[in-house]
Amino acid sequence: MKGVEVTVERVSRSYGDFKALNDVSVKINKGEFFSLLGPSGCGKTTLLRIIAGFDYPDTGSVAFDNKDILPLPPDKRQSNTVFQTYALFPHLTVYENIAFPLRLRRVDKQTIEAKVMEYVRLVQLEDHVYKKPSMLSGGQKQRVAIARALINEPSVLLLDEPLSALDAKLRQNLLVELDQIHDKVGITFIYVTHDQSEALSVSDRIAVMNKGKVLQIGTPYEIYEAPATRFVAQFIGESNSFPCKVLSCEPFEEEYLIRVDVPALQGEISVTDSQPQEIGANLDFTVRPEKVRISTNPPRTTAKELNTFKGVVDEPVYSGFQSKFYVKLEQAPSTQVKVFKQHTVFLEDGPDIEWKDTVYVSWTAADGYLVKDTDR
Ligand SMILES: Nc1ncnc2c1ncn2[C@@H]1O[C@H](COP(=O)(O)OP(=O)(O)OP(=O)(O)O)[C@@H](O)[C@H]1O
Repeated sequence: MKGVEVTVERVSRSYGDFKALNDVSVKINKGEFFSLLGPSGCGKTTLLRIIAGFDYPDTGSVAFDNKDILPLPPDKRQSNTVFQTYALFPHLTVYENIAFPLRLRRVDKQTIEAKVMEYVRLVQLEDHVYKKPSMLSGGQKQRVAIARALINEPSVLLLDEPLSALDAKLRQNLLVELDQIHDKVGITFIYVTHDQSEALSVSDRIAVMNKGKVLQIGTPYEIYEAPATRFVAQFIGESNSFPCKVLSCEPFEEEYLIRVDVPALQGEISVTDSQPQEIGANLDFTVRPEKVRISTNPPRTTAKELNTFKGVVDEPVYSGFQSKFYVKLEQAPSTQVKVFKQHTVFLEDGPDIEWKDTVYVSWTAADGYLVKDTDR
């Protein structure tokens, strides 16, 4: 495996009284595609700049393969950065832009030519080699920047929101290409983004950040299916989240079946969890909208692992491949439960559900989860 292991330990960085990074620790594996994900201002770029050597932490350490890199200037760190704003030389061609780092190192002409063409092929710019940046699309410019950042064969590529200046469709295409480039070069990628769908689709692992802290590190599946805190549950994907209080907790099929009181639902529900929960604990209950079933007839089973609420469709929203329904509950009219229904499944399920229909929303105890409300 190429690349290096990047270890960030207990890093803090303040600007005046403001803590941009607060005791951040992250270990990024060799060759991993690792994303720093969080809302604007959470400290992602500050952390990337510290790894790159453009900024310095007040406390803490950063190591590549266990070697302290903080004393080293950016150009001695085996890392290279791709910025949001391509930062190309406008007067140079694609070829000359990509060749630039090699010319700085006085590499011989023949080697330069072979390497530039290798990287031109990697980013699929064969037809644009002699164009100037002003003749390229945004996506093509960013590919030049990626090739230029890779040509010196760094061990870590740092990407600071590289796709954010592009339109949605192009972003998606370039993201797939970036993933393929990562597979081919095999080095460590650290990717900063505020876009959760980007991070979920390409990362080996993700660190979710908020207010200068890392809240959770995990695979996309872990982050989505088992968010550690209320913030993570709400920031990644969409969710129905309500504060709740634990009423009982009993062993159930190698897990625990937990009854909780949910004031917003004016009722009690069941949740299964691999961890026991303390009676009386105040937690947050979350269920993803795609895990909630919606039907005009009551569900056939009344098992206590199934949570069912009667309500009225307050707002159906058609969005192409799926519909969203906001269901106002009969027993708690100020609460809406959000439901996503894919149309392929929906059509098999029977008649269309429309505005003002009386419906039943239900989910199993295994579909919901409890999180500690540590963000509030
Ligand atoms: N040089 C600086 N001086 C003062 N405050 C700064 C400086 N650099 C960053 N900050 C502040 O630190 C916080 C974190 O900034 P950072 O750029 O790391 O956030 P981010 O998560 O990358 O956000 P964005 O997605 O908007 O770039 C922000 O509130 C920002 O205003």
